[in-house]
Amino acid sequence: MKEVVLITGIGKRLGYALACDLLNKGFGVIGTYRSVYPALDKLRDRGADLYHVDFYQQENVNQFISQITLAYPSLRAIIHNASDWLPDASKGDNKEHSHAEIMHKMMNIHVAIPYQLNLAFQQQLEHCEPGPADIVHISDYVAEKGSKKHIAYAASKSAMNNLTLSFASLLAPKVKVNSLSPALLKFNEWDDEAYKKKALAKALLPIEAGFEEVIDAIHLILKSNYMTGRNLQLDGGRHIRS
Ligand SMILES: NC(=O)C1=CN([C@@H]2O[C@H](COP(=O)(O)OP(=O)(O)OC[C@H]3O[C@@H](n4cnc5c(N)ncnc54)[C@H](OP(=O)(O)O)[C@@H]3O)[C@@H](O)[C@H]2O)C=CC1
Ligand SMILES: Nc1nc2c(c(=O)[nH]1)N=C([C@H](O)[C@@H](O)CO)CN2
Repeated sequence: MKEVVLITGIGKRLGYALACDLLNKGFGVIGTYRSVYPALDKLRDRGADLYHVDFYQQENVNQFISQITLAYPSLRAIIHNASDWLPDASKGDNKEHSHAEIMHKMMNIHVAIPYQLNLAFQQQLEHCEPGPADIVHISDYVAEKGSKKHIAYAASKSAMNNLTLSFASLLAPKVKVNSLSPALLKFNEWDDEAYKKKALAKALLPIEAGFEEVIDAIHLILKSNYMTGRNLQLDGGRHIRS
């Protein structure tokens, strides 16, 4: 019987890379996606079970919970990867979202969704044999430092790290719960050279870590039988540098 891992936000970048890695290593993969990407068909062809879920639509979330509850009696792990990285619209800017909307979205995707899925799938995680199962919250270095340009995002990632403490206590010993807090993994295609230079200079190790850094850390957590309630900071020494 394959060990099944649920990954949120599987359509691109880290979520997609992690899904490919776990499939390569013989895991079963359940994934949620919001936007449709051609790469999703590659995951389906390899047996991934994909669900179209916009976590900002509660009815989507409720339906997803019902579907997984019916289809999966046990889960090896849940990886909370889905994330929106919205800047705080400053005064006068052409605001796509109000400040209230930005904070609501950030708290929704990084806190309310992991909270709901962890409680909804608690039994499936506890039924994992031989156990223990895992929950991994993918957070961010700025959760401990703050961010003047992503205030709501950083606050929500800090709250996500608090979920790790509460769920580690609630679910032990059948389920381990940990956070991963990367700093710079991968730029986006819209990042210009000036931004990249400034971002790289913030860490003692001035590199894009790459998604493998997180994937390797997830396997370390899955293999551990003694780490729970902790936050692995994958930040290139940024906590010293800046
Ligand atoms: N990249 C980096 O350098 C760093 C990343 N991190 C964290 O690592 C994780 C992965 O990062 P990365 O791959 O760059 O993230 P991306 O922003 O590139 O991808 C996030 C994924 O989450 C999905 N998502 C966002 N909002 C929703 C929603 N409302 N409903 C459903 N799905 C949603 C996106 O879907 P869609 O494609 O539709 O937008 C996308 O697939 C994130 O948690 C991020 O905060 C932390 C530090 C650095
Ligand atoms: N959901 C996301 N969160 C974050 C991203 C991202 O692309 N999506 N990127 C970062 C990096 O620190 C950024 O500087 C590199 O573009 C942080 N969080």
